Order: sequence, then structure tokens, then C-alpha cells
Amino acid sequence: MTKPKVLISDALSPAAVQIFKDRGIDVDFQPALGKDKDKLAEIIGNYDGLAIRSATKATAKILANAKNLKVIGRAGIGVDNVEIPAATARGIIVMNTPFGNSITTAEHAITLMLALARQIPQADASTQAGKWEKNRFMGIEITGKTLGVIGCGNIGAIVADRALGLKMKVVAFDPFLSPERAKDIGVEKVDLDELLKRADFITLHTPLTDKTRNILDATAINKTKKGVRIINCARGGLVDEAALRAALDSGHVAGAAFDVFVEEPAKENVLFGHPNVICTPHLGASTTEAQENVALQVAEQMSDYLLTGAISNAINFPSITAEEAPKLKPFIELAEKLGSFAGQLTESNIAKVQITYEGAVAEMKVKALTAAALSGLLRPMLGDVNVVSAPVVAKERGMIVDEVLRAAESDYESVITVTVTTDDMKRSVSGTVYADGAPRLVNIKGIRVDAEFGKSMIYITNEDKPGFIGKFASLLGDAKVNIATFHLGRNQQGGDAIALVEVDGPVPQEILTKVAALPQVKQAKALAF
Ligand SMILES: NC(=O)C1=CN([C@@H]2O[C@H](COP(=O)(O)OP(=O)(O)OC[C@H]3O[C@@H](n4cnc5c(N)ncnc54)[C@H](O)[C@@H]3O)[C@@H](O)[C@H]2O)C=CC1
Ligand SMILES: O=C(O)C(=O)COP(=O)(O)O
Repeated sequence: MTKPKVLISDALSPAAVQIFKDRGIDVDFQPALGKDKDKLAEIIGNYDGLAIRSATKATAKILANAKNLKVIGRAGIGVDNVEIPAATARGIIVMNTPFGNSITTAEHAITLMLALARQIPQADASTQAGKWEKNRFMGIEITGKTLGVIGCGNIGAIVADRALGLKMKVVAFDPFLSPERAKDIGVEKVDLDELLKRADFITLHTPLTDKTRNILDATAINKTKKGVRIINCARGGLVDEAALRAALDSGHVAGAAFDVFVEEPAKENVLFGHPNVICTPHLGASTTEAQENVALQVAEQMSDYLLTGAISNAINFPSITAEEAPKLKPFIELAEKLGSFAGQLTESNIAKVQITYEGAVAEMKVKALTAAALSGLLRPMLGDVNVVSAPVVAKERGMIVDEVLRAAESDYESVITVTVTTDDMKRSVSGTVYADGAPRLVNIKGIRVDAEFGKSMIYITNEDKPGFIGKFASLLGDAKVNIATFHLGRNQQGGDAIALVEVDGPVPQEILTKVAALPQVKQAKALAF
């Protein structure tokens, strides 16, 4: 295996460089490159992995050049700077480090809240300017005040915990927060209007999505208590900046502390210059500890994937541990080949695909196996589909995908069956993995076989009548097509039969036409694996 190559295009801790090197991966550390999108687009094709923070924008345009890219690792939490659908469509795994900087970011939110309450930056500037304005900076006490947390996930919950320690009351709006969890972390779960009405401070901790964009717009800000203070350490765009500025100007909002902005880097912003606004340049995650955490973690995760196939914290693929990866690998190959077998035989719209996992394989990560089966199935029809993109493509096409898990019902320890239902037929194909790790076909349309997946094969369905084999073999012999292996099966004497023949080299179309014209033959197809 050639050494994988990783590009670090953001200011990650150098700890990441060392991990990649120690794991035997070539690494280019270009911390400022993320800001130069043309240069990034020019060189991205050389790399198997890309490690980033928030300055690199992994857009569809850049990813179009990422011919070898297998993984994007975000040393941090938010992945809104990565076009996930574009990465998924190219089969690129996108992973983040969901916990490495959460404490640090929560601490930044608390810091900003306290700085707002006591106007620390303004008082500092005034004092150092020699003004000694003791009467100008009257603060407010935190104790007993209500903090409204919008988005109570990892960071929101840590913020709530610290705020409770400061003797605040915490109300939280988060539609996905269970009442049990709310009770556990000591917050009162409320709806957004209630939060807006009651909070003395509001802090945001949701990702930026279509639902959360402008969650604090002019209407929401109007519903807040007069004198509210707002902190945003999550994402620019959660608060309508112009509406907030207007509410600050009118005095309805007493202060705002922002770490993140609609446009970053924020060189200009409508909030800048207001006396009650405190800004930091997206420093939420910027502590030595957090940066070391996320850099080490992302480098390990990316190395694991590039070297062993283990996947953790991927946004667009199920997790696979380092122990699971080698066991799963032959079954991924089997699932993909079974899907491919069915896909190559299918000529009309697939309405439904059922994947049945029987025996030991049912205990494995079947989501990954299903993704592999779907990629095999769709590739003959759609070309550029892979394990990462296939589930999305299947969904987009309205295909029903069913997974069935059950105990072993046959002589094999593990069997995967792919059943495809099209508008006019239903077809099943089953396979297993032998002890040597090789995938085998064990059943086609209910007929038992025992065949390997050859590179080039002819699949024939015929009536079980004498004379077929001789005629078929001489047709191939006359055309100088060498038969490598030959497998036959039938459902009953004189009933439906199949032949699966591996040949050396591709199968010429005219041979297939002649085979299809033999009296007993119903169908003859060339298959390639
Ligand atoms: N300023 C900075 O440097 C940093 C910012 N962040 C940002 O902080 C945010 C939160 O991170 P985590 O807590 O780790 O994420 P998380 O996924 O643990 O929590 C997000 C919470 O938001 C909730 N949520 C989703 N949609 C919502 C909606 N419409 N209304 C209310 N709540 C909603 C979810 O249910 C979840 O509980 C992310 O956007 C992340 O990018 C994270 C790290 C550093
Ligand atoms: O982890 C996150 O979501 C962050 O926003 C941190 O961003 P950064 O890595 O400091 O550019």
C-alpha cells in the first residue's frame, strides 16, 4: 500500500502533524492554505485526507478536484464549512471531534456573559486610557438571574452546569431535549417564547441549520425582556445581526457578546462600534487544551480510517471500530458483489430492495453492509456511486430499503441475501464468506449454487433439458473464449436451471446473442466483478 497523504490546511495544533508522522502518513502542514481557495483547489487532488478547522471552506467546487480524497477531518465540532452532500456524493467520509472543545467553548460563553455583566472590555479600555470612570461602569449581579439556553446539547449542557454553579436559574429551549435529561442537568425545559419572556441572559448553542437560521430575528428579539443580554458562541446567522443592532440602539437589548458572525473573518459588521457590544474573533475553541484535544483526536481518527478502514465520528457514514473493520471487510465485499450481481441483471426501475442478514453477519454493522449492497446495486445503472453516497442516492430515487436480521437458517454461519423488486419482477441472490475470506454465491433465485464471483462471467437461465451444455461449450470454443469455471444449478429435474460460467477475458456481444438464441436458453447476460 502506498503511503497515504494528508493536507492540513488550517491552524491545527502541531500535535496532529506528529500523530500523522508516527502513524506512517505523509503530511503537509500549510496552516494558512485554507484561506486561499484557488490554491487549495489546485493541490487538493494530491491528497487522501484533508484536516481542517473553520477557516477552510470545503465547497463542492473544491471537492470536484479532490480526485483522491477519502476523508475530511474537522478538528472541532461544526461542519457547516464542509458541503456534506458534495463530499458524500464523492464518497468522502467527513468526520469531526464532537467533544474535544466543548468545555472550552462553554467556558468562553460564560466568560462573555460575565464580561457583559460587568462591561470588562469597556472598563479595561477606559482605565488604561487613564480615565478612571468608576461611576460609568455599573454592572449587574449574576446570582439569581435567569439564563436562557437555546440548544442544550453538549456545550449548552456544560454552560447550564456552570451557570447553576454561579447560582443562576437556567431555562432551556431545545426540541430534542428529553424531560429526563433536562431534569438530570437541572434545567427547566421551556418553549422559545417562554425563554424569550423570562431570560435575563440568552446564550445560543445550536448548529446553524435551516431551522435555526435567524432563530433570534426581529420578532423574537421583540419578545425578550427589556435589558436582556445576548451571547452567541455557536454560529453566525443564528441571530439577525441588523435586528440585534436596532434593538441595541433602542436600548431594548442591554448588551451582546458575539464570537461568531454571519461573515467570517468579520472585518466589518453591523454590531461593531456599539458601546454595549463585545466581540471576539471566533475564539470559542481556542485554548491550548482544546486545540491539543481536537488535533490529536482528528489525526488519530483520520489515520485509523486511511490505514485500517475504522470509522469514528463520521457525519455521513456509520461508525466502524478498529476491531470490526477487518471482520467487516470481506462482508462489505460480499454485500457489494451481491448488490452488483442484482444490479447488472436489473433493467427497470427498482422499487424496493430488501437485504437479509442471517446468522453471525446479523450481529455486525449492517448499516455499512447495506450501504455497500446499495452501491453495488446502483453502480451498474448510475456509474459514480459508492458506499458513502449510495444510501442517499437510493433515498433520492424513492427506493424502499429494508433490512431484515435473523438467526442462521441454513448450513452457513452467515448469509446475506439481496432481494430486488422492480416494477415487473422480483429477484434474490444470496452469498456467504468462506473461512479464506472469499465471498461466494450460494443461491440465485432460490436455486442453490456454490460459485466465486469471477472477473468476467456469463449468467444463463435455461430449461433443464439435455443438449444445452454441449452446444454452449462448443459456441464458446469456436469463438476462442476460454472457460475458467462452470457452475450449474436447478430447482428440480427438468425445471428451471441456471449456469454461471467464468471466462478468461470479456464476453463478446455476438457470443451472448448466439448463446441467448440456443433453444433451451431464456436469458444470457455478461457480468463483471
Ligand atoms: N465558537 C466556537 O468556536 C465553537 C462553536 N461551536 C458551535 O456550537 C454549536 C453547538 O455545539 P454542540 O453543543 O457540541 O452541539 P450538539 O449537537 O451537542 O448540540 C446542539 C443542540 O442544538 C439542538 N438543536 C438543534 N436544532 C435546534 C432548534 N431548532 N432549536 C433549538 N435547539 C436545537 C440539538 O437538539 C442539540 O441538543 C455548534 O454549532 C458548533 O459548531 C462549537 C465549538 C466551538
Ligand atoms: O468546533 C467548532 O465548531 C468551532 O467553531 C471551532 O472553530 P475553530 O476550529 O476554532 O475554527
